[in-house]
Amino acid sequence: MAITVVVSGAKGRMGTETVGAVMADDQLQLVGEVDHGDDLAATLGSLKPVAMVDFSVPSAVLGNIETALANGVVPIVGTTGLAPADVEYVRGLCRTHNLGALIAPNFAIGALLMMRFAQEAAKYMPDAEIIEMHHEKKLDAPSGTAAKTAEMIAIGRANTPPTALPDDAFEKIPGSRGGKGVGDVPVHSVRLPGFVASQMVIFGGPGQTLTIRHDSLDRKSFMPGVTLALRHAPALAANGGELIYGLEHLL
Ligand SMILES: NC(=O)C1=CN([C@@H]2O[C@H](COP(=O)(O)OP(=O)(O)OC[C@H]3O[C@@H](n4cnc5c(N)ncnc54)[C@H](O)[C@@H]3O)[C@@H](O)[C@H]2O)C=CC1
Ligand SMILES: O=C(O)C1=N[C@H](C(=O)O)C[C@H](O)C1
Repeated sequence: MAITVVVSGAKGRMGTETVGAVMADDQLQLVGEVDHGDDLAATLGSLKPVAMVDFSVPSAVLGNIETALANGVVPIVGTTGLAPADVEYVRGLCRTHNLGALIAPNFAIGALLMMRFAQEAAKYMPDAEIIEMHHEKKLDAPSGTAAKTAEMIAIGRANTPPTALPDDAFEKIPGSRGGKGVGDVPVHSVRLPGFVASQMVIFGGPGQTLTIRHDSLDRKSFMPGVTLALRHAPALAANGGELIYGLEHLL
C-alpha cells in the first residue's frame, strides 16, 4: 500500500517540486497540499496521512511540526532556520508523542557526501572555513547545511584544535570574518541571483589548501532524498519516538 503524504509549503519552490516528485513515485500517494493560510491541523486530522513533508518558512516550521506530531503524522522536515535548541525541543516532542521524525537540512546526496568528507578532512586539517552561496530569496543565514557542516567539522576536529588567530587580529568591517555558531567554524553567506545552493568548505594547512565543494544546480537534486525519506516514514512512525537529524542516518 502506498505511503500517504501531505505537502506543507506546497506552493513554494521546494513544495512544488516535492508535489511532482511524490506524484511520480508509485510507493507514495499525495493526499493533500497546504500552504500559508490553510488549516494544517484540520487537513492532517481529516486526511490522516502517514507523513507530512514540510518546506515552509523558518517562522512556521516549529508550529507545523507540533501540529503533525499532535495528529499522529510523521514530520519530514526540510525547512531550515531551526536553532540547535529547536532541534532538541523537537527531539523531546517526538518522545512525548512516541513518534519519530526527520529533520534534514539538505536532501541532496552530493551535499551529504560533502558534509561527510568535511568531517573526515577536519581530523587531519582542523583549520576550516565555510562559504555558502544561495539564491537571493533565501530567508535564513547561515544555511541549514552550513550550520550542520560546522557541527560535523567540530566533531571531526575534536582531538585536533584549530590554529589560534593572532590576539590583535581585528575586523575593519564588522562581519568580515564571517559568523560563528556551533563548532566555532567561520561561515560566510553569499546571497545572489543565479545560485540555487552551493557550498565550499576550505581547509588550510602549511603550504596547502583543500576545497570540498557541492553545487545544487536545480531543485531536482533534492528530490531523490525527499522521496527516500518519505519511504522511511512508516519505520519512523514505529521507531519509539526518535528524532533523526540528517538524512545520512537513513542512507
Ligand atoms: N532540506 C533541503 O534539502 C532544502 C531545504 N530548503 C528549505 O526549505 C524551505 C522552503 O524553501 P523554498 O521552497 O525555497 O521557499 P519558498 O519561499 O519558495 O516556499 C515556502 C512556502 O511556504 C509557504 N508557507 C508560509 N507559511 C506557511 C505555513 N505556516 N504553513 C505552510 N506553508 C507556509 C509559503 O507561502 C511558500 O509557498 C526553506 O527553509 C529552505 O531553506 C530548500 C531547499 C532544499
Ligand atoms: O533555501 C535553500 O534554497 C536551501 N536551503 C537548505 C539550507 O539552508 O541548507 C538546503 C539547500 O542549501 C537549499
